[in-house]
Amino acid sequence: MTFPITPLFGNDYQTTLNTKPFLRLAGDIALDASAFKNDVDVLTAVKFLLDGIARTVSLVLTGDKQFNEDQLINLLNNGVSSLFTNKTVSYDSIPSTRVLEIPANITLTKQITLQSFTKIFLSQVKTDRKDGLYTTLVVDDNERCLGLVYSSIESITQAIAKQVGVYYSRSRGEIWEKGLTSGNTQSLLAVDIDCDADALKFTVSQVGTGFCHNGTKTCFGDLAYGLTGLEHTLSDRKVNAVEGSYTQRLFKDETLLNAKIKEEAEELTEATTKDELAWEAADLFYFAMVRLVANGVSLADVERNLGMKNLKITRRKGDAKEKFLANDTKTTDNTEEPASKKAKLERTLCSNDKIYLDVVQSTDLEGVTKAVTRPIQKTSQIMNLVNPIIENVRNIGDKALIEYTKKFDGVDLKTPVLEAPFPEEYLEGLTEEMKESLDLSIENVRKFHAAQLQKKPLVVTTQPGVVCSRFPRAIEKVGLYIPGGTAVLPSTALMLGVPAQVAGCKEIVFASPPRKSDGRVSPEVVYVAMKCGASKIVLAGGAQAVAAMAYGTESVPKVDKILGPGNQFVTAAKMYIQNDTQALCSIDMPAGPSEVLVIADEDADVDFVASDLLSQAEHGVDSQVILVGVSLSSKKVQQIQEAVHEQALALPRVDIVRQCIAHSTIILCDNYTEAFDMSNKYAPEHLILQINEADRYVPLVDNAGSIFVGSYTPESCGDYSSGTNHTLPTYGYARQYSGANTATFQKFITAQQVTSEGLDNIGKAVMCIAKVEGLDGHRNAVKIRMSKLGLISKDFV
Ligand SMILES: NC(=O)c1ccc[n+]([C@@H]2O[C@H](COP(=O)([O-])OP(=O)(O)OC[C@H]3O[C@@H](n4cnc5c(N)ncnc54)[C@H](O)[C@@H]3O)[C@@H](O)[C@H]2O)c1
Ligand SMILES: N[C@H](CO)Cc1c[nH]c[nH+]1
Ligand SMILES: [Zn+2]
Repeated sequence: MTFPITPLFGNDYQTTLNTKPFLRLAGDIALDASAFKNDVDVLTAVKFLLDGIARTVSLVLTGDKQFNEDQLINLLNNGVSSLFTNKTVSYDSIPSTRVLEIPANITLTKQITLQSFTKIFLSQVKTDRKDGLYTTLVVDDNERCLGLVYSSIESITQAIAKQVGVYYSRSRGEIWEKGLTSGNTQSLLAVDIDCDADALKFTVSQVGTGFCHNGTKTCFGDLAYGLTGLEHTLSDRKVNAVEGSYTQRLFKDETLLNAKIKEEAEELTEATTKDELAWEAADLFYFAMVRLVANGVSLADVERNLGMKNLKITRRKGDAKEKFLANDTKTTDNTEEPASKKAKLERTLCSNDKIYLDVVQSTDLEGVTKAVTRPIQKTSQIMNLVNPIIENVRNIGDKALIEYTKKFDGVDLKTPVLEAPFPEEYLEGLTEEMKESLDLSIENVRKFHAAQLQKKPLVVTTQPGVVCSRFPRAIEKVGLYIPGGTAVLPSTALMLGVPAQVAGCKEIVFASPPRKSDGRVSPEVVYVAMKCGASKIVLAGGAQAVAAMAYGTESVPKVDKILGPGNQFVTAAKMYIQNDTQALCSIDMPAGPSEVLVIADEDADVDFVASDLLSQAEHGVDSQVILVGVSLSSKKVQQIQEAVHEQALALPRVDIVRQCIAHSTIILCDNYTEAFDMSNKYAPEHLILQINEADRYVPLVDNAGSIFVGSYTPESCGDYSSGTNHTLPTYGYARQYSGANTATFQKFITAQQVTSEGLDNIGKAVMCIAKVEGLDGHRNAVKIRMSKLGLISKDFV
């Protein structure tokens, strides 16, 4: 606050404001204590002025009437920023920083006029610009930067006089009143001078579409970000909310809104990791903001209130109310599972709006490029999270594994490994029907993967006397990751365990995050582990499970290859360890969030198409589903959209689906060739063909993890029971990777046998190439033999 330009108000402050409204511009106002009857009247004035008129109110204690220290403390606790005195005073309990002495050269006066105020104000500023203008930053009432302009003495004088945004246009060389032609006017709330008095800040309330001449809210684009962005969106939704949308429901249903605020507050108290805390706080802010907007309270009001609280010099003890303390004891009780936090993590912030896919024409290249871009993973950020986890597991083994399982999965384990033979009690709850279903799936997967085994070595005679062969050997020890975050996936256990067994791996280790309720993995996963001959189940998930299997710990054996899909932490850890030569461990492929591309024509059944899109959309918020339509009528597209919406609403994981569909698209093509070109470029994990004579089109597929041919082949069959493997490359890696298969669990060794005849056939070629490479040792190994055999002379060069 700059004291000399602080207008002094008496108890006639309301009249003064009405007759001299310019005083609001000061932002800082001083009250003359001697003009008030008592401290209660001062308090009334402070509250009035702080309600949108002044940013700070100070109290001048120069007259006869003084207040005692307790009264002053009360005033300082309730919005008075400073006490001004004309002599040095000190108080026992008031910090000296809040008591300021009025400089001797300052004469306080109530007779301030617009002209004198502006004059005093302008006498403060200076400029070193050649054109004599003042650089002026324009901000809104949340202090969000709207843009940069220039002011002249005259424009500032006019702005203060009219209380609107008036600036100086350098391009037109004239004074410019913001919004006179566009209608995007500004009311001026405050003018500040910066620390070295050569730049101004205009705080304004912006009317209309925004500040920038390009139609955006600011000269740096729209205010779509953060709390201010949210406030703008919600204020807009309050007026224009889509009928039946979630936001509209919240505005209308106060009971629902209040319940959500309490729910989010509780979840924030349960969050532990940085990501969870940010997520839950964002949820809470969202619902709190809906309540504010619904009641006409702005962020600026909240910030003013925060400012007031910051001025308090005596604080309340801050104890919590009894009922909340009692609640807290209940929710931290480990026996009670907090509201499914993982599922919550994936819940959309705001809507119950229509679930529908964007539609683009294949000719809209920009639209198509956007449509086929997978939701981005911030690799560097994830690596930053994952690296210390890997290092800790590597350095302190089981102890770190146990700690991370407690931290991320909420389970306190004594030992991180369950050893075979697995106790029967771990199968508790497994129904006969489930066993039969798993048995059927295991048998089909076994049949298909056993058929892939190479029965005899591959033997080829490349030249007479030169026999080359190749034969497989199982990778000795494999670590199979079974995801268990948002869904328990026994199907993944069998998709990995069965081929490992078929290939003949000597040690099969499973890893899966334990469930919170009893610290075990599901009986279905234990059953599959038994059927596949797994030796151990590591009760851990995420990067820590991958690190334990890659480097080994006291109880987890080090494996040679880690396979299996997982979330971004699992995938990042797999990428890390495969690049660490000290781990000496390979991985199968980057198998990330599930995705599907469906090609459908006008004859496709809309319900089938919608169900296939949704079956992958429900996997995770980072999944992606694409429909490529071949000559689809707009009626058909509409029917598909309706079916997606209807079916999605009936799914328990609708919140996940909603977020996945938000980055999923329908691409409309004119013919089949174009559709298959599109699909080959995308290289989907799953490709579903719901077109006439679908099997005839399979030869057109160059890139895909797995293909589902014809309208009665839902992808779910391949996910569980038909026999093909569901661990497949995502993110477009189908261009260069195959899905898991028997060979994924093997490596291939080649052998050769060369006779004297063979040496005669290829020896000279070997020597010739070795010579050009400058590798005489290589050349010599052939030369010695050939000359002993008399195939070349001793002095052969
Ligand atoms: N491509 C395929 O073949 C295929 C097959 C099946 C599943 N999937 C995909 O696998 C994924 C499974 O993911 P999921 O999350 O359900 O299970 P998950 O088992 O992969 O991950 C859960 C683990 O992540 C770790 N974790 C969670 N939050 C963390 C944090 N903030 N910091 C560090 N670690 C953290 C925890 O250790 C937890 O145990 C899905 O994206 C699904 O689509 C892909
Ligand atoms: N579709 C997943 C592979 O992307 C596998 C899966 C497991 N359970 C259900 N689906
Ligand atoms: Zn699936």
